[in-house]
Amino acid sequence: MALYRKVALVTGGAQGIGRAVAEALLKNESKVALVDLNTKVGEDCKKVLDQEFGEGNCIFIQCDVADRGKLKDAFETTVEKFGKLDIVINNAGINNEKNWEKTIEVNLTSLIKGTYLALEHMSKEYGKDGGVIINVSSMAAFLHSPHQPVYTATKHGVIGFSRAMADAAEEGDYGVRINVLCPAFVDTPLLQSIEQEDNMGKFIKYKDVFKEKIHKYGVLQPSQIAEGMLKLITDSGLNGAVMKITCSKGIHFHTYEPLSA
Ligand SMILES: NC(=O)C1=CN([C@@H]2O[C@H](COP(=O)(O)OP(=O)(O)OC[C@H]3O[C@@H](n4cnc5c(N)ncnc54)[C@H](O)[C@@H]3O)[C@@H](O)[C@H]2O)C=CC1
Ligand SMILES: CCCCC/C=C\C=C\C(=O)C/C=C\C/C=C\CCCC(=O)O
Repeated sequence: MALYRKVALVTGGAQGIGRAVAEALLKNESKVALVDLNTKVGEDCKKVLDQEFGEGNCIFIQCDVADRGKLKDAFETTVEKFGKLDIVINNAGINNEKNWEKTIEVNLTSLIKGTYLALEHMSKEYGKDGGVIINVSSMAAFLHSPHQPVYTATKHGVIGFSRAMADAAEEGDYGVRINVLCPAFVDTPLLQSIEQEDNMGKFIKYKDVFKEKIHKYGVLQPSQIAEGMLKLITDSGLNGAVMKITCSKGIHFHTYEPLSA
């Protein structure tokens, strides 16, 4: 898929990985809807992106992805503004082991809602022209992090759901590809959550263990994640792909053994 004049919706698009992805899409002349909970950060982000890429290419929509009605409206507003939808990045995510129900709601339930809404706007099943969905997981899905059980569970769930839906899309001829991105540690405000008792709950006592892990594995820049994201979007041969990005190996793919009979 070429990015020129494509329309993308990015949840959690106002900062961190989502913002870097939005920038990369705008650089490639796509139109972008930044869908984010945080009004101040979202408006500031739009202002900067307008200065860099010109007004009219990017909109900010304040929305809690956990609010089904607001998320539905965000999709509709994007299509009303830009006329269509081609790319959906379900990226919004939190790290909260204390309010772990919220973590499941934002990281997994809302991503599932975002995927179904994306299909309503892009799938041939609904008479639309096709597109691509990228769901953001984490390298946490491949580790057994004893200090982050619910975050880890949601990121495992993202992979399972997305690969099953990728198969459904292929079998049902939706014209939509669904891929997964799994970054290791990235230099964004989310990383600071490991210092907060409000986020970590009883696991806060392991914050030094986390810091050692971060030191051991290194920290990626959001622009490196955006580079991987663009490959997942543009490579039309990729469906059900699980891309990993780490400091040691860079951009690479998880391989799955074929099931034996
Ligand atoms: N930073 C890291 O080390 C890694 C992050 N990830 C994943 O990447 C994704 C993005 O993370 P970062 O950019 O690091 O986080 P971040 O905290 O820097 O940015 C997340 C954005 O999502 C927004 N957001 C949070 N809850 C929301 C909600 N309910 N509705 C709408 N927007 C909401 C925030 O306002 C923020 O703008 C997340 O899914 C995260 O789990 C994956 C691997 C590593
Ligand atoms: C593990 C504590 C993280 C706390 C939450 C904040 C940020 C989230 C980060 C992630 O999602 C990434 C989590 C784990 C992966 C880290 C490194 C794996 C690298 C493996 C390798 O390089 O081979």
